[in-house]
Amino acid sequence: MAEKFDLVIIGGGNAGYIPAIRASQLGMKVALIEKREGGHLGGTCLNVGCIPTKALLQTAHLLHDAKNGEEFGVKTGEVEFDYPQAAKRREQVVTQLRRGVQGLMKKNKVTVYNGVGSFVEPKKIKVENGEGTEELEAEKVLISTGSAVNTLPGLEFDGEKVISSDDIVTNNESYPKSVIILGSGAVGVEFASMYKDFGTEVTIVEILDRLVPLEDPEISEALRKSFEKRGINVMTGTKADPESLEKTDSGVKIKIASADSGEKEETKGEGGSYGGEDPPTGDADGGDTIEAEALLVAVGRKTVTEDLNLDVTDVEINERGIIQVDGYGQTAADGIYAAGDVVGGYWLAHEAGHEGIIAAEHMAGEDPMPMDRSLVPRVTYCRPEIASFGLTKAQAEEEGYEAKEAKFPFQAIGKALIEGEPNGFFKIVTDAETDMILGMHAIGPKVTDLITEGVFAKLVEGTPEEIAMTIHPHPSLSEVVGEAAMAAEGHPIHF
Ligand SMILES: Cc1cc2nc3c(=O)[nH]c(=O)nc-3n(C[C@H](O)[C@H](O)[C@H](O)COP(=O)(O)OP(=O)(O)OC[C@H]3O[C@@H](n4cnc5c(N)ncnc54)[C@H](O)[C@@H]3O)c2cc1C
Ligand SMILES: NC(=O)c1ccc[n+]([C@@H]2O[C@H](COP(=O)([O-])OP(=O)(O)OC[C@H]3O[C@@H](n4cnc5c(N)ncnc54)[C@H](O)[C@@H]3O)[C@@H](O)[C@H]2O)c1
Repeated sequence: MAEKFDLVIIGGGNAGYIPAIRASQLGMKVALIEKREGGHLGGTCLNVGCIPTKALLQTAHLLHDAKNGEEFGVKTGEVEFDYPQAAKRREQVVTQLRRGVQGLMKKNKVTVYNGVGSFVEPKKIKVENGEGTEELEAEKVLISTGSAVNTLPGLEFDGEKVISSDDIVTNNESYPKSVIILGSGAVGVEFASMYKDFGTEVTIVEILDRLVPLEDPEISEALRKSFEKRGINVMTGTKADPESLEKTDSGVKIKIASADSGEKEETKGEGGSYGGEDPPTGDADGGDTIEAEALLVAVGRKTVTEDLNLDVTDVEINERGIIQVDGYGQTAADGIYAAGDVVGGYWLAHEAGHEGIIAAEHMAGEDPMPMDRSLVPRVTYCRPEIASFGLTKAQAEEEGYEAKEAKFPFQAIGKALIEGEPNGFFKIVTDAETDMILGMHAIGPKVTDLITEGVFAKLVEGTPEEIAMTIHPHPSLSEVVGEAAMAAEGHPIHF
């Protein structure tokens, strides 16, 4: 007999385990199915994404600080980098958090199944693993099967010379001494920053005309300046020709050319920050050849839906593999919801968890606020960090707003000087007519933390005037938010 649940969730990442907790809090009997080897919950983020990446970036940060301590009066002698130890610590952090999530499932009485989940019927789910098959009956189903690494035809991952983010965060032995990074989205620039601090020679090849092309153009420019100052070789408006890839004894060689030359052709990329739009690519006719020990392909990810047997349901999925949902995560099939990377958007962990909570509350009969992507903070942990939400001035104008923007530099913030990171800025975009906040865009120290104040202000329909009235502690980096708000009101104090 199939065991009955109020909710069966397929996929144990942020969009799965977080709503499992919320649904249980709301009195639902919940099953969570995860196929990852070892049954590890936490999905991409905990196992091969946010957490291991940031653990390695923390090592990179410390290494940079240790090498540059003299300016602060700290002499360390010759600084040595022990990569296997950094990898060990990365793994310890991941293991501890995995245990934490398992503990939370137990505490919230969520029944966890290790295996591949698929639909037998719209409300009947099969779990298959090496030991056999079980069937579960569900009142409601949440699909949260997430995304996986993706590449271009001709650049198949081999784990050594042509690598993905998964390969980097699971390598316990070594790292390349030179690397070509294809793509300058979050994955590309975070690993570029990390590798540079590790002492690797880094070349970024980005097909569009600027780094982090989805951010405010001034952020792209500030990042380019900073990266070039650090000795990272930045090649924007440049394409690499996958067909020209040559694996040599020491690594890879690939031909590059201006992105304007040659025929444009479609990539197989299914989303990433493009949310379904195709980034352009093409052959590099003529052009130079560049070489390195490894080629990191960071051109976006693809959704994971292939095991689900969605054909027996009315769930609609677009040609990019994105499941179509409304603001509460409801698919076209009655009682079947979806959340996280699999429904598109910005493909971020906190967005995934939030969408999952909305879905859980909605199916439990609560009245949650529907998903509003203009309130999703986008955060990139390269050095300098980048954070933003909502619209840029140009995007706001395209949407018909009479937009204005105000900017305040970290250079005039005492704490930024104290921390030795005086570059970057915090920008606020507002509607000139109503003073409504439309977006914020920042590059500089700890902006991934600072952005939350702006998101909260927008959530409660606050204005720059109210942020300016908020007393910010001194000296603190948060003063940049207060000053940017005063600048939006026309009266910054320290600049
Ligand atoms: C290198 C890297 C760094 C990142 N850093 C950040 C960051 O700093 N901040 C941030 O916000 N985001 C970051 N992200 C993005 C973030 O990891 C994802 O947005 C987030 O993991 C999405 O959560 P999800 O639950 O939708 O999907 P996933 O985390 O992909 O989880 C889906 C889970 O479903 C399982 N699954 C799939 N199919 C089945 C099936 N049929 N049966 C059972 N189980 C199944 C998978 O094994 C997986 O565990 C990063 C991503 C990468 C690759
Ligand atoms: N800190 C974070 O929040 C974080 C970190 C890592 C990943 N992520 C998420 O993971 C997802 C995947 O990230 P990503 O960086 O792989 O993808 P992305 O879609 O964000 O960026 C891909 C980049 O590759 C470029 N590109 C595409 N085809 C190319 C080609 N043929 N040659 C050269 N450049 C090419 C694109 O123009 C784009 O700039 C993102 O949606 C992101 O939100 C988030």
